[in-house]
Amino acid sequence: MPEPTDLVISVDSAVVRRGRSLLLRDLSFQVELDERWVVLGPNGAGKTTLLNLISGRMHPTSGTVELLGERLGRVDIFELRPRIGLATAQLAEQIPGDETVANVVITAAWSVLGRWREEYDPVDEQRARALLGQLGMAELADRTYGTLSEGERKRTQIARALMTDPELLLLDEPAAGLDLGARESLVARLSELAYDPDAPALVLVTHHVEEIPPGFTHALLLSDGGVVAAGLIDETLTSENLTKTFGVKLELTKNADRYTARAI
Ligand SMILES: Nc1ncnc2c1ncn2[C@@H]1O[C@H](COP(=O)(O)OP(=O)(O)OP(=O)(O)O)[C@@H](O)[C@H]1O
Repeated sequence: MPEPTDLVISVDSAVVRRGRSLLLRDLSFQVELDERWVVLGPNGAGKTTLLNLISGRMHPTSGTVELLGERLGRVDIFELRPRIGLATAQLAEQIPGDETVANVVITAAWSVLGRWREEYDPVDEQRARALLGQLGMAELADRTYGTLSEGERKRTQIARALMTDPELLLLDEPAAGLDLGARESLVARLSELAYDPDAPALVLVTHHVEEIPPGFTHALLLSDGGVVAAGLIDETLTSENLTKTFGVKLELTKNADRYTARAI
């Protein structure tokens, strides 16, 4: 068993029920500080529900969720949220198009969108620009968000999610909707993050094994609200487990730390 201090996420026997639907059934999932997890599963498997739980945006119907050592239900969620970086399409929709890229990142420090009347420290400005630089966005920091390409927007969202120096970073389908070049560029940036020992624990939800950045250490395969397999990526991400997860006979190939899958 890991030391309790190493556990960033500890979900124990979580059930999420909405009316007659069971969104998650008896799900247990633990993430340690230095781990990088990919979550895969078909549409409706419960991936978004799990992200809602582990970002503190939803409570389980039964079971427990501990985030960064704090038990959901016993902690002030507004104190916990800045410690968890989150990038989802739903949050991205709320970003004002006329806001500058630098401000989109800086405003994360206040967990607000739009700059309004807050005063920012020059240190915040420097940090936002440094994060944008790490994501290859330095030149675009003064452009308005609305003028960015989809790939550039995704990188801005990730810089924003990193602004509060979170201990945990959750990414929901960061490569969705990107063209091949933009996807590859994003995967490369996420791979750098995965290998960075100072980066937060990472949980990345995706539909495609091709989008798994090298450096990811663990995989969680979900189907119908339950865990099909979970653990070290090399042991978990197999043709057999993918076949069980997606209900289609699949063959997984790994080449130069990247994955592809096809039906057979
Ligand atoms: N409020 C709700 N009431 C009833 N059912 C719900 C509710 N919210 C979600 N569901 C159902 O729960 C299941 C899991 O949804 P969830 O969004 O977590 O899946 P997902 O794995 O993220 O899917 P996708 O890959 O399509 O985004 C789906 O079948 C969904 O229709």
